Amino acid sequence: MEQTELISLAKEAHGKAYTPYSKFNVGAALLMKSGKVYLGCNIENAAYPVTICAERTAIFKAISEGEYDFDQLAVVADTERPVPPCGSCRQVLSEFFTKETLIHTSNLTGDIKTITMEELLPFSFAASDMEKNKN
Ligand SMILES: O=c1ccn([C@H]2C[C@H](O)[C@@H](CO)O2)c(=O)[nH]1
Ligand SMILES: [Zn+2]
Repeated sequence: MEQTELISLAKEAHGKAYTPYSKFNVGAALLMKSGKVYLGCNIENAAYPVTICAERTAIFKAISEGEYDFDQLAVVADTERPVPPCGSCRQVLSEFFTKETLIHTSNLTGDIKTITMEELLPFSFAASDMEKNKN
């Protein structure tokens, strides 16, 4: 699948966002190695902090179906520059993606910035950092 096709799927998810508070829609499309695509949108809540981002909605959908073979992720929002995923999402994505996994960040005007997981979250905390504390 082309990255442009994955980005258009992320735009579809962008249209499904539940954002009565911020009115800021985000869409994500997560391509699996199998070719299957999981879509995600941000889902807000009257208790603001329990809001979930589009990126985490998509990856949690895949994981809850038992699927871990991630290929690429596209994220879209109506931003000036391609939308940068938030810190919480970066940490969650880094738990499951390899350092080489590609993330296509984009906006509605067609600007695209493709980066690797390692570029999105360098020097990230990982399970291996806890090894020294094991008994
Ligand atoms: O990468 C991002 C950044 C923000 N949001 C959502 C969370 C909230 O609903 C709104 C404003 O922060 O955008 C995402 O879904 N993904
Ligand atoms: Zn986020």
